[in-house]
Amino acid sequence: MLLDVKDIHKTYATADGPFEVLRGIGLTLDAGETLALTGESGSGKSTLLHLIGGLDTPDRGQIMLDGVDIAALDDNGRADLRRGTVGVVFQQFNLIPSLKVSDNIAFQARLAGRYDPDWLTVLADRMGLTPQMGKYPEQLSGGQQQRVAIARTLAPKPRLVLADEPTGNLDEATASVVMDLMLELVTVTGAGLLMVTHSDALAGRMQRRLHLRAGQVA
Ligand SMILES: Nc1ncnc2c1ncn2[C@@H]1O[C@H](COP(=O)(O)OP(=O)(O)OP(=O)(O)O)[C@@H](O)[C@H]1O
Repeated sequence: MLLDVKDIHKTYATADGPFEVLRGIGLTLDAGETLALTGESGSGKSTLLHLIGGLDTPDRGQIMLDGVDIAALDDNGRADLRRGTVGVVFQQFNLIPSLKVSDNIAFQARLAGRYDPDWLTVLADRMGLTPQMGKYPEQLSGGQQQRVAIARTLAPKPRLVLADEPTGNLDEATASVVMDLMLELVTVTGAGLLMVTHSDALAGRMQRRLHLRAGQVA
């Protein structure tokens, strides 16, 4: 099993006192599997994704990735995880304006020591970005920038791809194309995909669906 999440609890300190966002969440994901994470705004989806991506730590519970408990890793261990094993796609593209598209796509793979020019060529081709490789991010449309961001995430061939509304600000047709590519590339690399979405149509394209309600699996 690629990912095994057990009994995750997370409480935030707020002005009104402690607020328990996640109240005993569990989920599993195999390599090559796709899982949609749905739920109302505020139900804790992004919080859960952050914890699984090692961007924050749970108060209680276990997050096993390839048999390693990431909740027990120190900061360095979590940084290693973020560099190579787990790829995260956010709504904001966070492309580097001074780098060409090709170097943006290669950026994380180089950092992770997993730069593979042949794979980058395949990615660019499948994402329809080959003609854009020599351009800068500001010269691209929103949908093209989104595809660059996804290609960048997939470039190091992460074992697990976490995506938070990756197509949230794209029109339906572009979102569908981007989704096709992402699902195809995840299949090609054998990665697991966990994706937060508000869209029933997109959730329906994933193999399984997990619905959160007020910090618990509904
Ligand atoms: N750092 C924080 N400090 C305090 N409260 C927080 C913090 N981050 C999130 N929250 C609260 O935790 C709850 C869950 O937030 P989260 O972003 O995980 O929800 P979500 O399901 O992803 O929502 P959305 O669909 O709107 O993105 C919300 O009520 C939010 O206000």
